[in-house]
Amino acid sequence: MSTVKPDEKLVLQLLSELPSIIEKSGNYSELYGVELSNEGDSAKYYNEDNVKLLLGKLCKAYNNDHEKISTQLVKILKWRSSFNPLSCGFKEKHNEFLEHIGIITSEKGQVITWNIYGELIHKKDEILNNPENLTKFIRYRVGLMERGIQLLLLNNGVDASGNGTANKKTLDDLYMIQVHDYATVSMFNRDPNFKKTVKEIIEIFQEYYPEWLKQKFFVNVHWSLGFIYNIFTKFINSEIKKKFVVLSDSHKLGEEYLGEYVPKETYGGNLPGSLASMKVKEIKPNDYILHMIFETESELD
Ligand code: HEM
Repeated sequence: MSTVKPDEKLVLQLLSELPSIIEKSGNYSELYGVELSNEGDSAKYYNEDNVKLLLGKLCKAYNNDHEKISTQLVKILKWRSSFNPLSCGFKEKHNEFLEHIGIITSEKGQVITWNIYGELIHKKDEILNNPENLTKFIRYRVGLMERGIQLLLLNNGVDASGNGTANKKTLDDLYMIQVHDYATVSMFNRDPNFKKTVKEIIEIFQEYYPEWLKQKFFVNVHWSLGFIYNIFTKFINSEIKKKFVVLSDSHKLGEEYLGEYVPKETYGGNLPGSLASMKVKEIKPNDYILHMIFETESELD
């Protein structure tokens, strides 16, 4: 989590430059389920406080570097326009098994996305060694990220439809935690397609989701698999790497780090019940997202 404070003047400057940034992106004005433009068809969903909040996040992410922020924002919008991540999160149906290993919890307002990747080993041939399913896997993973972000925004009073209780939101609350559970992984899948897939997801998160991650835990990592950590972190910048914690014993997650947010069972926290029982069952998309995925034409339809 960056300690950089967003420069308020820069936020206002970026706000006034948004029309030209949106134009450069090919006229795409949706960012994380928030409308950036107060003109055109979707203007009724525009809420300046929410837009300023996201611009502040970008200022933190890129050290208040004006040039970098505008270039990245154009890149992010272009990517969102072609990839359609809102559809991944709220429209597409994903493989049921993947839905079962991707869990979102939200205790005391702290959103955690859990990826029980150890279980994927049991679906090796179907998911990890099948190029067609790997593309679907990326869309599933991006969908989980989008749902986590929406829950985080809603938890903090950011209703992108413009009806939100703006007083609750603060930038420091808009961070998620991610957990990868690698229980039962004793040998890494060496399929080159799968490695490419992981690399692609890592790049997507690094490029298009800056400053959403508070910490990332890798638990149940057998000592013999430490080399994989080195392989995957080669592509990752040092600021993000500082947020990573590797634990061989999953109970340490609750005992030493996240006690108030995680279950006692398996993860050593203070909460009763299992992880599955804590799962947030449904994350409702806001009206603007519904409008974007069902009423506007997307490249995927
Ligand atoms: C069954 C074996 C494994 C599977 C299926 C798997 C899956 C994945 C996937 C899909 C990602 C993309 C990022 C994300 O989803 O959040 C990822 C990232 C990563 N994995 Fe694994 N992984 C495995 C084993 C391991 C092991 C044993 C380690 C050792 C600690 C490891 C460390 C990492 C790291 C450091 C990243 C980068 C995280 C990021 O950029 O957010 N993985 N893994």
